[in-house]
Amino acid sequence: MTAALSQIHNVEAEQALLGAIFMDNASFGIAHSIVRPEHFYEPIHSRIFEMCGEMILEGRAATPVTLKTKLPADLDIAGMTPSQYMARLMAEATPAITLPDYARTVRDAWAARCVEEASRNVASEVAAPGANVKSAIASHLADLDRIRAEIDDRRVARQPLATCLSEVLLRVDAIREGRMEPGATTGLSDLDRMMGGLQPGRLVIVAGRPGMGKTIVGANIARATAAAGNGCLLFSLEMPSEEIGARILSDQAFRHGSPITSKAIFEGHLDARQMQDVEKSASDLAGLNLLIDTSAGLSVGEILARTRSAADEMKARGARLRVVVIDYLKFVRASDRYRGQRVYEVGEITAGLKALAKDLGVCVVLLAQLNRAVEQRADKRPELSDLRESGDIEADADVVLLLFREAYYLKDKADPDSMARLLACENALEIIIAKCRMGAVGVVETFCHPGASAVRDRGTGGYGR
Ligand SMILES: Nc1ncnc2c1ncn2[C@@H]1O[C@H](COP(=O)(O)OP(=O)(O)OP(=O)(O)O)[C@@H](O)[C@H]1O
Repeated sequence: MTAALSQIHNVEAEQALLGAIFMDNASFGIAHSIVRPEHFYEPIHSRIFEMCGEMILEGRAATPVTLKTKLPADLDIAGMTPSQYMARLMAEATPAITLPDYARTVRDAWAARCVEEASRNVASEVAAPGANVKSAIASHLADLDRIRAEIDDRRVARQPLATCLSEVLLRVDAIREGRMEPGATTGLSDLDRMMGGLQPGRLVIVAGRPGMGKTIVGANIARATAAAGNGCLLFSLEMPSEEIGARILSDQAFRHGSPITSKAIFEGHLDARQMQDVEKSASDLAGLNLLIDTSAGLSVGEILARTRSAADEMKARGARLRVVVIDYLKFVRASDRYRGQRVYEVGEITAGLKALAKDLGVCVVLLAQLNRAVEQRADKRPELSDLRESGDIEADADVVLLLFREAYYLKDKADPDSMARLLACENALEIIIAKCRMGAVGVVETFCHPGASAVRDRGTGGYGR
């Protein structure tokens, strides 16, 4: 991105930043974590910053004296030789304590120039005859998002072990004193205990065969975590809002012995008592910080932009976005980079969502479909290797949950043994924790009523009721 015509710049901040680096070469690392050579408006400043980096990396001092031989002696910089110009920068330098501010000023001016250029480009693109306005907007949003990502301060990745450990202890204190939650709840206490809840920065995959209950589990997590006070954003990329809304309502209204199906709600087949229950559930849900986005075919960049805006919207209301549920992987649009090469496309999507989780400090719950391999085995319980399309899903995920309902394979069988078995297990849903970076692998047995879209701890339901 270049911005040759732009007048947005702050040459004084560029000079002050370089002067501060000359004064104290040790501060270069801080400057470098914020600003890059191409962020400078003046080409000579960009070159001086680059040379400082090269010298310091070689373990040599970067000063006007050591750098002057690297620039043509007859170069004219505002009427001065390179040597005179750099000496002036150093003489007028201010304390290193203000260096991060100068660095951010330089970088933000660069970002403003980029925004200006991108906006100019999109304006002329949409004005052209036959323009594809929708695609121009999408690519403009992606451009803006890339610029925004650049101006997020890159975290210092290298630190002494002692600093790292003191951060761990601060976290322990905060959790013990109730100032920090260890992870947002999934609504299922056994699952929370085993995987430590929905931790910020994590990518959690919920995978299963078609119709196994991925949407049921995803919508349950969204409702339950929001009910516990966590901000949640649910991307329903496949299902329209009336349908996902009906599922969340039937889940909220669920009572053992008198479930109301999401189908009955969707089709309006409710008696007076059910209508009362549904209205009460709707009013209970109304105050939750749960946003539902039903746009189709979103890219990772668009999901990122919408998640940021949802986080800002919640922040303005005094809430914090903690969980993002995406239903489901197949409907996330990949870039054109690997067009048609699904393995790479999936890798790009899962890596992008993992980065989103880390950057925004949220837990991303991504629903995904399992391939048919599981159907060929005698034991139909899924395994990690059944994850469709790519090993990258497994590699990028912090947690992989695989869904298994035995009833799924029994419902079409007519022999007495299968029918008896179906009766015994019709509400059993196994959540197999197949991978868990910071917790235990194993199986969590839950109660599931697919018609009412409800999942509960097994202890609060019991099978077959
Ligand atoms: N009224 C109902 N009574 C009984 N079962 C129902 C009812 N409504 C839905 N179901 C069952 O619930 C399951 C739907 O679950 P869900 O939509 O969560 O599956 P999924 O894994 O997300 O599927 P897909 O991959 O096809 O989107 C299906 O097996 C369906 O048969």
